[in-house]
Amino acid sequence: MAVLEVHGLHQYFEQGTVNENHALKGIDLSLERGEFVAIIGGNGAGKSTLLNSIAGTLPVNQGQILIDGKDVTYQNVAKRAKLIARVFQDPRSGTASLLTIEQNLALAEKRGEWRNFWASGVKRRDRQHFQEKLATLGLGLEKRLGAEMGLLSGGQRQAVTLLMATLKKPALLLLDEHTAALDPQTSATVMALTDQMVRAQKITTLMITHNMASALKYGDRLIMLDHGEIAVDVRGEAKQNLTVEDLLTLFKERSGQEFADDAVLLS
Ligand SMILES: Nc1ncnc2c1ncn2[C@@H]1O[C@H](COP(=O)(O)OP(=O)(O)OP(=O)(O)O)[C@@H](O)[C@H]1O
Repeated sequence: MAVLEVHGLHQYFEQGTVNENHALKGIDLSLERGEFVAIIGGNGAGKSTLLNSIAGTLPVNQGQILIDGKDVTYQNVAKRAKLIARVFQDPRSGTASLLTIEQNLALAEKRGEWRNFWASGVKRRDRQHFQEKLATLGLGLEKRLGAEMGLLSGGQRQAVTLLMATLKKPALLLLDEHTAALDPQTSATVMALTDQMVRAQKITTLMITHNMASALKYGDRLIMLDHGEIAVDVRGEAKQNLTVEDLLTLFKERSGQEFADDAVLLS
């Protein structure tokens, strides 16, 4: 059974006005269990709109979204949080700055059932588990459990955010340009960590990226969005052997135009 199914998804902004924008034009998308999919596309292609629709932060105009076979189209964000974990571009948005690393991890472990956190606090057993998990990041953070999150660098924070997102395995992981705010070297480190975590736990993942190199290097499937439609969808061996030139040729064949977003091409 597919983990994520999107059927005929349309999204309009300012519908019925002169500024009407048909941002998603009947997207059909299905993700198998454990599939790691990179989504790329130029400015305004509809990447964020698609992710926001799946996460539930944007009400659906038309279409249907199913997660693990369950219709979540009209379910609110909080309800979906039991199934979906999301990592944003801004390293500050995934963690609580004034809490320590271990407190943040303890909160993540209770995703979807946070109510008893302050009553139970962080237990010794949890502490050891967190240390083991943090050690897998290779950043030495296992020795800094009591450090305030706000004191960490952007890359360290994003690595902890990823750990938090995957501590309790989500049905679906949404990565929203999660390395875009980091310097190139840190971004590469966090991307490699992402790949390691997603593969180790076989987490079904949808990753938006502006970086063509990352989209080619990571994931088992690559989807290119164009003006609210899926222009390219490659997987398996075809994806593994894909080059930038191949991708641009495919894009031109399918969309009838050259891909002209320099920010994507040069990244
Ligand atoms: N809240 C909104 N109100 C009006 N129009 C919007 C809104 N959000 C997005 N849009 C429009 O919808 C279209 C798709 O935008 P979206 O942000 O999904 O694209 P994107 O592929 O994520 O682009 P980028 O890479 O620039 O973030 C664009 O034309 C955008 O201007």
